[in-house]
Amino acid sequence: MAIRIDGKLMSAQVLDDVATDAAAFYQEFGIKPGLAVVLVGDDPASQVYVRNKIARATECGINSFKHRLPADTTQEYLDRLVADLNADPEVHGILVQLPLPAHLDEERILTAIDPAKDVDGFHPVNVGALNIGKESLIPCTPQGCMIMLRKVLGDLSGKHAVVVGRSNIVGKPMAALLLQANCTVSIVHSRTNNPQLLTKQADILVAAVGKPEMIGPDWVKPGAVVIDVGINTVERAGQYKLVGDVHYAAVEPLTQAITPVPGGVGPMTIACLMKNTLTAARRLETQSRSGRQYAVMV
Ligand SMILES: Nc1nc2c(c(=O)[nH]1)N[C@@H](CN(C=O)c1ccc(C(=O)N[C@@H](CCC(=O)O)C(=O)O)cc1)CN2
Repeated sequence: MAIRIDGKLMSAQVLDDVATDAAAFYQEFGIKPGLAVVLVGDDPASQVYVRNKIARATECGINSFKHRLPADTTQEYLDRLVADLNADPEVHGILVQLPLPAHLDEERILTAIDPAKDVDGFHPVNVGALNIGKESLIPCTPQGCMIMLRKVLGDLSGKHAVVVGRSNIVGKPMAALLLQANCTVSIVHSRTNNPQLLTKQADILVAAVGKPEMIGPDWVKPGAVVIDVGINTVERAGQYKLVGDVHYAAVEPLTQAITPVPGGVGPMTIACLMKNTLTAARRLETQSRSGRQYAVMV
């Protein structure tokens, strides 16, 4: 019988550790870690995610600063807000909830965030650092997937990992992290010929395509560990429900372990955001303290 990888349970463990770290951080530096959350527009799913992020931050002892902006916010206003947050010493992490309304330039905003405060890990400096194995802030969803994989499999060395999807937010950083963990990595995407030929060889299969239940049993090697990143809303018999990119009922019996949707990768994304906020806060405060000591010396 397959192991159901419980994202709620695992995220609770990550959040417990973050709460302990946040208390130690407060003892050491005399301030709480601070997370600024920027939400532009009225997307209902984004509102839920932001509400959950702020609730988890509060539970962990992280200060949150919410900036809720109307859908017609101008690029100039958003640029100025990000510049102000970059300069604010109480803010250690900044996240701009995606997707942004179509008139706003997503790349420009993500690049405007100070890389040291980029708790989503989307800034090109952090993307580059991840790809060359240097210290960086690691995107939350792939980071959560790696925690889950290590819990189930331990050492990932030598495993054949196949990532379905090549987005900047999930597919590409996921592949980079699996490579760093010494997996043999393939990326399958919309232009891949006969994708099942590759996915059927995968010891680890990560589905991140955003297509409801696209991955059926004919895509999966028996005994594989399957991580489903997709969160898709579908209408069934007049009711809305969430499903992943994997057809859970059909694929689960084949697998060694599999994440459900909901209750799999999603909660880990938010837990890793809190973890990144602590990491950013510690780096920034340590740096500022050593800067102050240097100023006293000279
Ligand atoms: N700036 C960012 N924007 C977006 C990110 C991101 O990492 N940074 N990822 C997604 C949305 N997202 C976080 O922001 C996110 C999505 C889903 C969940 C989650 O816990 N889902 C639950 C189900 C929730 C529900 O009932 O609707 C689950 O899977 O169990 C957390 C975070 C896009 N934007």
